[in-house]
Amino acid sequence: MPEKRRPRLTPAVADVRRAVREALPAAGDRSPLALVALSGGPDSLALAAATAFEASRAGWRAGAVIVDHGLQAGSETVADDAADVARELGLDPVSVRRVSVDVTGEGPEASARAARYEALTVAAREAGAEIVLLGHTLDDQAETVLLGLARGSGATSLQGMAPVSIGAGGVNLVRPLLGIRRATTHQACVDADLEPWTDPHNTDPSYSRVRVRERVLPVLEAELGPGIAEALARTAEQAREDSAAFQEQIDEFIEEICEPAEAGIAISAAALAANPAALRQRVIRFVVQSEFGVALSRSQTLDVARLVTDWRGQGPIDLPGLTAHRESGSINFTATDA
Ligand SMILES: Nc1ncnc2c1ncn2[C@@H]1O[C@H](COP(=O)(O)OP(=O)(O)OP(=O)(O)O)[C@@H](O)[C@H]1O
Repeated sequence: MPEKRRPRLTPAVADVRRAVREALPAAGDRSPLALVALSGGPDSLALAAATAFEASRAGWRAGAVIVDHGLQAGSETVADDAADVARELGLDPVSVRRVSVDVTGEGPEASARAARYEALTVAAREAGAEIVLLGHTLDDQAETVLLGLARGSGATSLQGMAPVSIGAGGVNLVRPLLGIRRATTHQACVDADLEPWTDPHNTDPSYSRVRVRERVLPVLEAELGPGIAEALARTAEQAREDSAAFQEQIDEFIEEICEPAEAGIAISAAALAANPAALRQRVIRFVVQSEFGVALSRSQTLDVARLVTDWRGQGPIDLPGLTAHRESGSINFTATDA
């Protein structure tokens, strides 16, 4: 039986523990299972230590899952070492998932991420875990917002990462550390005598995220004053709140203006025309996403919106897996294989 570690209660350790405590919903008398997604790096290691401490107090059982992407020399040892530390922290069950990453057109980073989330949600389902805890910090959030801004990808990417999202199979992906600076997780590891693994990718300037972290954010801080990372993270939170309120209105509006049509759905063109462009576009995107599982690009959305705002008798618009066409006062979306 491995000996359990007992860290000193320093301010950094207390901050990380508080964040975990606030993120764990009341368990009642069910004793549900939470799994920490552990890379062995400082953020998820601090998270693992805090979760090991807080889970039982909140009535949760806590385990860990480590994904070995097999992409770097020695990744097997890194994963096994992280699993050993997780067991020493008292986490149980602890499993290592070895995955093979098929690099797709989106590049190695995105392919590794997709394989990782797949492995994490499968591990959670197999273990009967309700939630997977991820170690993204406030700094990760600030970088995500800046990267989204630079891509020009609009309000959705300004929201950054959600504190809670639903992964495949209904597993809750929870990010308790979005309000915690990376310096705090690093300090919490030092205070707890934990030696995190240093991912060489985290300093490789060929990654745009690393350049934002090491070159862009420091310049912004120097020129605009400290607190930039916090401001960016606050922007994300604000955008998320605004979007949730807007979405409630959209849901009600969609109930009123949509009706089932053959092999698809129809939206009243007059109702869309009577509303502002932003609402119109969001309804179109949302209906197509929820009905057909297709995420329309901005230009595809604008093409469809022109069936409302610039109607000149044009023909159907081909979209991935569906078509949009105007027919007797409605915009009809029809599955192409129907
Ligand atoms: N190989 C992995 N196995 C399990 N979970 C992982 C793995 N890699 C990343 N994660 C999870 O995703 C989170 C974000 O990972 P990412 O690599 O983007 O950030 P990071 O800031 O380097 O985190 P860390 O310091 O924990 O490595 C991690 O904190 C962890 O919870």
